[in-house]
Formats: sequence, structure tokens, C-alpha cells
Amino acid sequence: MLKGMRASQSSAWSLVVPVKTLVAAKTRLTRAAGPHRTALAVAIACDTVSAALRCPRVARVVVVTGDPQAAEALAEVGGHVVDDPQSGLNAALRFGAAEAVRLAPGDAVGALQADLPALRPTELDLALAAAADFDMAFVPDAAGIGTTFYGTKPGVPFTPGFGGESRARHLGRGAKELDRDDIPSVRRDVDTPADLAEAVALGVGPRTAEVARLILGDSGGTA
Ligand SMILES: Nc1nc2c(ncn2[C@@H]2O[C@H](COP(=O)(O)OP(=O)(O)OP(=O)(O)O)[C@@H](O)[C@H]2O)c(=O)[nH]1
Ligand SMILES: C=C(OP(=O)(O)O)C(=O)O
Repeated sequence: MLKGMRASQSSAWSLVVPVKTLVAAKTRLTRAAGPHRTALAVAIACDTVSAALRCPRVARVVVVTGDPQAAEALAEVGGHVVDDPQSGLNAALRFGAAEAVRLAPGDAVGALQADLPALRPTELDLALAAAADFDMAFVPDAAGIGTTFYGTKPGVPFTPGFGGESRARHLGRGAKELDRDDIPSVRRDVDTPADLAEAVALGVGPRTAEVARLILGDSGGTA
């Protein structure tokens, strides 16, 4: 489903969110999340996509996943779901970006990680406004090692380099680093139990809060 209430304009973005097969998702949270691991992965992705769709500059979110359960949940929150070409993360992102360009050739295209459960639409809007000034820009993750957002202006080749130490990779490709301190929710990715606790402290979305309460007890907060 698309947001669909406005035509392409120079400040509008299509975001591509990759969600891998749930059986292989969030493995670093296996011990902490126990039987709730896949529910947590779905909840985090749904809160991320739902917050992104509430950002004024975001016209649509293309979700790339090969997982039927994730696909159903993410379509329900408004994601435009396409199947995963099953050739790895960056291939999935390029595939989603091609779909985004097909839907809205004049819009900027960004890749957004699926694990930002504390994401605030106002902070994403700040990041997108800043990114629009550069051909290619990215937001480093909270640890300063990975990347949570990578985006390109309309017509600029979309060449994401996610995976591992992707901050250095994106810098090496000439992308502008948006390492601002006023967008903590855009930078707070969740891979480990400590990350989850930090996201909860920032204030996570309602779906993540519900599952986090089962995992962490009653310390879970809502964005
Ligand atoms: N569609 C798609 N998404 C992927 C693929 N590989 C990784 N992702 C997504 O990219 C992001 C980063 O992935 P990873 O850090 O490898 O995996 P993770 O599930 O977040 O966590 P770990 O299992 O602990 O590594 C997550 O949002 C994943 O869902 C892929 O092949 N296809
Ligand atoms: C894939 C990445 O993230 P992570 O493995 O931390 O989820 C990345 O930052 O490029």
C-alpha cells in the first residue's frame, strides 16, 4: 500500500527497508529474546516502517522481504512489499530501489535499516532534509561503525554498501556523513540486548514495547 496522497516532488523520498527471513533474523538476540525472537524482529520492523510512513518527507516505504509472515505484517502497517531476490542485503536494497524508481522516478531514494524501533518521524525528517543537499549521504549507527540510512538524490546511482563496517565503506564511496547528534532515534539500531535496552530508554514504538516487556520485564517504554 502507498501513502499515495501526493505527487512526486523534489523533497519527497522513497525509502527501501530490507527484512530478512525471520528464521535467520536478530540472531544476536537469540539468548535474550528466547521464544520471542521472531516476534521481536517483526515488531521492530513494523514500528520502524510505521514511524517512517509518518514522516512528512516520506512518500512511500518499499519493504523487501522473502518472508511471508513479515510481508503480511509489514503490508498491514502500510509498506509496499516486494519479494527478495535472495542475493544478499545490498542486492535486496538495489531491487527495492528499482521498484521505488518505477513507482516515482522523480523522488529521492533511501535505504533505511529495519531495526530502528525508537524511530521518531521528526528526526527522520531532519535526516532526510539534510541528505537532500548531497548526491549521496548516510547516517552512521549509534556505535559509529555501521549505517542506518543511505540515500541518493533522484537520478544519482543508488549503490548501498551495507554490512559490517559500512560507515567506512560509505565514506570511501564519497557519501556525505550525517553524524548529527539531534537524530538519536535514527541512529539507534538494535542488534544486541544492550541496544534493545537503549532503544527502550529512548522510547520504542508500541509493537516493540509489547514484546520488550515480555523480554525485559516492565522497564519497557513507548515512543
Ligand atoms: N531483504 C533482505 N534483508 C536483509 C538481508 N540480509 C540482511 N537483511 C536486513 O538487513 C538488516 C541488517 O541485517 P543483519 O545485521 O545481517 O541481520 P539482523 O537480523 O539485523 O541481525 P543478526 O542476525 O543478529 O545479524 C536487517 O534489517 C535485516 O533484516 C537479505 O538478504 N535480504
Ligand atoms: C548491516 C549493517 O548493520 P547491522 O549488522 O549492525 O545490523 C550495517 O550497519 O551496514
